Amino acid sequence: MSLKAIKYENHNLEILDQLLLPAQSKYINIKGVEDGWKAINKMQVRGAPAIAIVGCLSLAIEIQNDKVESKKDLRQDIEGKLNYLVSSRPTAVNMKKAADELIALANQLYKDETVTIDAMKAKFISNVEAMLENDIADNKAIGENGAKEILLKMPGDSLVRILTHCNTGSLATAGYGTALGVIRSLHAMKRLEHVYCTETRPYNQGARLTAYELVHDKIPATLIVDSMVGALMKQRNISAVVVGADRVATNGDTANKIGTYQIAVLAKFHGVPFYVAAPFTSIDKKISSGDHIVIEERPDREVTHVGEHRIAAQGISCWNPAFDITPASLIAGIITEKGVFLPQQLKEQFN
Ligand SMILES: CSC[C@H]1O[C@H](OP(=O)(O)O)[C@H](O)[C@@H]1O
Repeated sequence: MSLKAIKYENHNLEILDQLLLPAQSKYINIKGVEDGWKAINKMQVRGAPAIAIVGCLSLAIEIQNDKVESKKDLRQDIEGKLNYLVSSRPTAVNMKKAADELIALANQLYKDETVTIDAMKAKFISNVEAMLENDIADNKAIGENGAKEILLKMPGDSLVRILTHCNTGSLATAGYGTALGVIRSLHAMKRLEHVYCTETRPYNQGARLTAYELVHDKIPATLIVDSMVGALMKQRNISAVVVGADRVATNGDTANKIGTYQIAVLAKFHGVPFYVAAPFTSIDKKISSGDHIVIEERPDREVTHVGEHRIAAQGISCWNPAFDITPASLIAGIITEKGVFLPQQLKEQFN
């Protein structure tokens, strides 16, 4: 059975509480927008696509049970609550893009006099529910496109060794994953020799989530500490690095989990191709470079503690940016559901 970060059936939404993994696998009920906002902000659910899907589904549930009388009130409710959900975490673009598209849909349905309030509700909810299957389809295509791209550069039927960072699998999406989707596809093609995943301090997405997914799928993998990336590239003949993205600018600059930038610099030094795997829902056509991406800063406690255990001296100050920006110049290709693009080719996809 594949891992599911999100369970949605008959207008009932549950998420796997990722703060408890891998020790405890517990689903919690999301009853509406406030629950959704809190679960995203606390990182009980995380990952750019998963954030957007859970946020929008949390609103769909409310609308399903809404007693609102007029289309005007419904439209207003939709816009206000989507904008509130966008405030849960600032860096990933997916929630913002989904909100903009759904607000445009609500405006269009509101203005169409042939659409009743019940029809408006039903249309809105079905568009949100479609996000689940659309994301899985995107990820399967990303996996296929990315695996083929990496194998293009490999002689004969040789096997590949991949390094990945953070968690970009079924626990960051509706299923299969982006960078981890590429790894799953390479494994399915029997061309994957080994995966190395970084622990990804301080939230430990790699140690707690990616390792969990790789063990679950019986994919040969080794967990490394973030500071081992340079030594790994020097000693282990890494074929490629594949990471996810939270927001890609049209010039290819990419915001991703903190630590991605230094991995890209090391990859350039060691001649290892560095790929970003992301659906078009993670590409922000409104920004021209990474300079315009807001980087979320998270609480000190995520650095000073592991769970309830304090590991840093009381009184030390911390800096805890959750993301960094990898410049397009360090990226060999951006792997999407529509194909693999050089960073400089991305902009023309939006003309
Ligand atoms: C498939 S998006 C995964 C992306 O999201 C992660 O960030 P967070 O765990 O803080 O939501 C990380 O940047 C991953 O690359």
